[in-house]
Amino acid sequence: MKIGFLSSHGGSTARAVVAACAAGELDATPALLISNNSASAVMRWAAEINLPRLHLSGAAYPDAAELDAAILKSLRAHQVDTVILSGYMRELGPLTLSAYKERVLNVHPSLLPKYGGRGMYGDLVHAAVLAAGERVSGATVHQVEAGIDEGPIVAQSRVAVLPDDTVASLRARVQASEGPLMIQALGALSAARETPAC
Ligand SMILES: Nc1nc2c(c(=O)[nH]1)N[C@@H](CN(C=O)c1ccc(C(=O)N[C@@H](CCC(=O)O)C(=O)O)cc1)CN2
Ligand SMILES: NCC(=O)N[C@@H]1O[C@H](COP(=O)([O-])[O-])[C@@H](O)[C@H]1O
Repeated sequence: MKIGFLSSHGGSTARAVVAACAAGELDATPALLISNNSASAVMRWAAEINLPRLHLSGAAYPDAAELDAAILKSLRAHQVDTVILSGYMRELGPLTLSAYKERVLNVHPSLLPKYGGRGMYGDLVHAAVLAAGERVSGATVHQVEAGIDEGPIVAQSRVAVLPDDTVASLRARVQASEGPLMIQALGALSAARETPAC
């Protein structure tokens, strides 16, 4: 399994997956990072660990179809067979989605289908969960399809929402579950690929 990451900011899930690969917990090879933010923490981290990285964004590709084609070309050039969205804040296009059908996973910081969709990302999700008085929240790993957060759910983690929670404390509790959840999902995906269909 050769993994390509797309990430816009810190890349917390990408970091957890790379650490699991290094520790032998996951039989996979990190192959490429693509970010739409050249000055992001995730790009600096990739440079520190010598992970091939590319800045691909609307700045260089104002046409969405051209950006989609550039992302696909880069993933293929690095022999990526599995794509992970790790806090990627842009819509992934149809070319890449069809070329990597059922091989693109995203982690979202809520129990989808609740608190998902366009406009629902990062702290906006946690603020909505707190405003609604939810007692339980969590994270969802799902296959990525055209509609934002509409792809089939692969795995979910559940965390308590505490009476004195703030956006920051809830974010920390949910984010701590995201990396392990993605590693678990990748492990299952890898095992499924090795198991010959009867
Ligand atoms: N084709 C798909 N692309 C992406 C999906 C998906 O399910 N299908 N998931 C997102 C990740 N995500 C939720 O998990 C998400 C990301 C971004 C947004 C959003 O509303 N973004 C804003 C812009 C935010 C910014 O610029 O910082 C917007 O598009 O207006 C919602 C959900 C990744 N791609
Ligand atoms: N819809 C996608 C989304 O909201 N992803 C969320 O953004 C955070 C980004 O943090 P990071 O860049 O430090 O990992 C992640 O924790 C993830 O839950």
